[in-house]
Amino acid sequence: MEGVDYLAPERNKAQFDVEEMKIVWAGSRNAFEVSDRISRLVASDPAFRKDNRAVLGRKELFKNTLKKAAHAWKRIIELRLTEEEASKLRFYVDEPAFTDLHWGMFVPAIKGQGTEEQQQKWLPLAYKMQIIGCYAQTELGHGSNVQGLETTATFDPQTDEFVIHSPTLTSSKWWPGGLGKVSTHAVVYARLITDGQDHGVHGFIVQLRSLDDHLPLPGITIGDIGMKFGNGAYNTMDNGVLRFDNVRIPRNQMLMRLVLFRSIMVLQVTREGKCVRSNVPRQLVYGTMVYVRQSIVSDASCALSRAVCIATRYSAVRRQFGSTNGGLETQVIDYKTQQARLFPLLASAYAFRFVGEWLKWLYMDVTQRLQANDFSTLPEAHACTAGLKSLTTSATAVKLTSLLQDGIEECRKLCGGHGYLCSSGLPELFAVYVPTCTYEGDNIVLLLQVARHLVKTISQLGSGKKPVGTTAYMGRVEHLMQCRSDVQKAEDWLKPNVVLEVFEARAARMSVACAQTLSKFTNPEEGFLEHSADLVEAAVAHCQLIVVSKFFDKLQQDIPGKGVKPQLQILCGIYALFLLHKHQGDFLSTGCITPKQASLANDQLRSLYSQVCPNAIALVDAFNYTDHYLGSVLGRYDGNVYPKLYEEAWKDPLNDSVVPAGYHEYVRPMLKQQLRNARL
Ligand SMILES: Cc1cc2nc3c(=O)[nH]c(=O)nc-3n(C[C@H](O)[C@H](O)[C@H](O)COP(=O)(O)OP(=O)(O)OC[C@H]3O[C@@H](n4cnc5c(N)ncnc54)[C@H](O)[C@@H]3O)c2cc1C
Repeated sequence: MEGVDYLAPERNKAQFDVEEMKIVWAGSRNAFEVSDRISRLVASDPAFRKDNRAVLGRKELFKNTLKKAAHAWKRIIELRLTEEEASKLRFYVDEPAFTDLHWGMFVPAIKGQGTEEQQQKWLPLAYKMQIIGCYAQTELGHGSNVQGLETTATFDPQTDEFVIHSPTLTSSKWWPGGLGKVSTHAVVYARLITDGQDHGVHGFIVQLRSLDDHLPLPGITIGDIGMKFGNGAYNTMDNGVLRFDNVRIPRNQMLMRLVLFRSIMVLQVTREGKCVRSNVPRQLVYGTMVYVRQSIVSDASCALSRAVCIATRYSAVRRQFGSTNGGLETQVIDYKTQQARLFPLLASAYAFRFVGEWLKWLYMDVTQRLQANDFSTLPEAHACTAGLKSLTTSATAVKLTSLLQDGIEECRKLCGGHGYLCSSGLPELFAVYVPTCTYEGDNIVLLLQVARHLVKTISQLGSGKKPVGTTAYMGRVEHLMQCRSDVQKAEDWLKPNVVLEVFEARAARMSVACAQTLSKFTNPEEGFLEHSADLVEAAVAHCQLIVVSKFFDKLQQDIPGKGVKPQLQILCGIYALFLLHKHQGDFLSTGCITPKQASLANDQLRSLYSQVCPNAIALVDAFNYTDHYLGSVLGRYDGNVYPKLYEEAWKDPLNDSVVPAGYHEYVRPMLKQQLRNARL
């Protein structure tokens, strides 16, 4: 029945003010209002329909994406949306598209790495979308190892130009989003060669296609790399392949303010072809990285909260077993096993939201320090964002190691068989989200960078160098190496200082153990390679500590609204104690806690699950997602799942005819034992 709220009884159980929680989730009242207004705008516009994506063929799907992107741009101009509103609109359109790379990578690359003149020339064109750009770094042969890129940019002093060339098949650019069919320009990363000397990888603005007829410019071979994982999903994006055959660009199209962030040199090329060191400190490059990665962490909380919202609502609708005397069966949300799988994910969504919020602050802090020529916190900020990107995307998408959750997939399983239907929204969400673990730095490669930073921090402790930021706890390493938790009853695990100390002790002990092992090697690099699996575990422990401590920090703030803070305290407890329970091997083997204390933590965790259960629906309502954005029959706000699932099935193109195409050629001859005569 339309208009009936089947989840109303669940909503009525809430012990807190949902409207106030919506504001906490959004970050501020203003952020909530913008987000709410724009999400409704998108949901009410039929041009942004997305429920048919999974059944569209690639060409149709892609054309549809182009249409939506054009419509979105039209609305942004007509409504004179601010940058914040425009970016929200693209977010709620919820379809990977070339515009993501244009706004998310091309524009920031020019802003961050271009000189004043380059910015003045290119940014106005990009802001008006008179040119469309992408970010062409990865090649067929190299991704993670940026220093291994093969594309060359050779300076020709005669003509004052760079010659961009792809010398081998493996040097073909491969993967850049928006490149395959749409972008007119790219920031291309290539080895800078002057006077026969290789100066490492640098960025260049290269025009790829004619602005008149969209044909590739001479010397450029360009196309799409083909279908990717899942139906619909990331196939709306034209990830591309690109080869250069001696393509010439003016010297002033080398991005000369900063080099690529993972490169080490900062150079400018003069008219005479001389390479000079730029006066811009090379640490500045970390600033861009902090920016991009903090937005990925925010996206992780969005993707996870979306899956959790679907699984929670459906778990309250779904009933299995337990009926007595013909009464109602048990809601699956009431099963303790369902709670032990679902509620840690709910808590993780909130935890990632708050750590993402903190990362926004960190980016501002880094930017301000850079302006004051203070680079002291940059390496730590860089390691911290790399680790959090890895931790949050893995927990949301896939099991990185046996250590991390795989949130969206777990939510699919929490929805039983129906979760596997495209109409649940979960398969596509998973397929779209899963590459986040690879792009912007492979998650394992990033965790190894974090581990390197941790080992370095420990090795510098003796020299009196004070660890800063999220590694500050290492300054108390002597205490952390020998402290013992004094938990005696389950409720002791609710005390923030008790929880924080065991997380700090675990992280410190694992890092110190790694550092001690490495110090036994005459060649530390050899030791690093040999023990990289343990190093990754130490990095995970450190990153989990950051998330837990930022959740506690959030609770220190003034949070208005009836019952809001107590709910967040419950969620914070679930997040921390779930990790403690899951990784109890670490906590026990490092001697941070006793088996009895581990068991008490588990008792407390079970009690917290019971406390959060009546509030679960309201806690996912606080995400304030429209049904359009959720794109899930199982996660509908009104809980009217079964009639809608039934309706959806009939919309499948296979049900357009009662007798399927192919029946007469293939099925009937089989049934009639006439296959031998059939024309197959
Ligand atoms: C959907 C999608 C969109 C993308 N968009 C863009 C884009 O717009 N622009 C662009 O330039 N690129 C893009 N990429 C490419 C992406 O950035 C790279 O795929 C990524 O950096 C990983 O590099 P790789 O593919 O070389 O993986 P590899 O490095 O080859 O990884 C293969 C395996 O080796 C492991 N490994 C690698 N090095 C180490 C090491 N040192 N120690 C231990 N293990 C290691 C990895 O963990 C992984 O398991 C995109 C990729 C995807 C999937």
